[in-house]
Amino acid sequence: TGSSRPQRMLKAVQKNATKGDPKSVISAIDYYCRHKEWAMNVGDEKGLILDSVLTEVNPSTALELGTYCGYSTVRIARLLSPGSKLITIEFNPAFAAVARQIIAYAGLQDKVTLVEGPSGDLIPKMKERFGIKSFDFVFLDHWKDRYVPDTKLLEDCGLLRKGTVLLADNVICPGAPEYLKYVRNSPRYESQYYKSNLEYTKVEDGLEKSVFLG
Ligand SMILES: O=C(NCCO)c1cc(-c2ccc(F)cc2)cc(O)c1O
Ligand SMILES: [Mg+2]
Repeated sequence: TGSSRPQRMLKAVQKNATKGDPKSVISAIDYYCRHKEWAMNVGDEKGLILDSVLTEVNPSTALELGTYCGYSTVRIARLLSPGSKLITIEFNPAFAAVARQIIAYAGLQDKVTLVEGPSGDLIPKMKERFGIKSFDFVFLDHWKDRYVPDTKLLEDCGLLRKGTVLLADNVICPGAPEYLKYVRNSPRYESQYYKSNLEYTKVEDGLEKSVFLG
């Protein structure tokens, strides 16, 4: 049978990017997805917002929910200070297999731990498996109906601390209405909406930044 969209994206990276150069990997994916074949990466427009929030937080430990092909994983890991770590969780093995190769092509494998499996099962194991005390930054970009249960799980597992920043993709498209209600109505979060567009399109989408108040 033929190749998959993630496999074609990986080929585009291997053909057009420079090994060990994260910026060229990001550009190669954005070019491919804008001009050849759309894919659900956070993209270049929302990616600039992700970069700015990340630079502001400068996390020592970061968590990504929803790796897909590793585009945002590379965007985040390239900006981490030496010694800082990113853990990224992906449920889909085919996505994870491509992501590992794209992260390695960017030369960022030493900063990233990709864990395959359901986030709901893996989050409670973070402390014991990876010696995580708490996360400084969490990027939510997985199944939109998992944003609320997994946020509650992170709270209950003591993985958030006063000041932890949550940044959620797709709060408008495909949408995460329950999540917006949850963080905007909770006294335990201070939230802010960053209006943007769905990756590689003119459709509205945005990122919601929520600071955990403890
Ligand atoms: O489902 C998503 N992510 C989790 C998958 O592992 C996702 C979907 C879309 C999207 C898809 C189809 C459409 F028509 C519009 C948006 C966009 C995204 O940024 C996403 O993260
Ligand atoms: Mg997304």
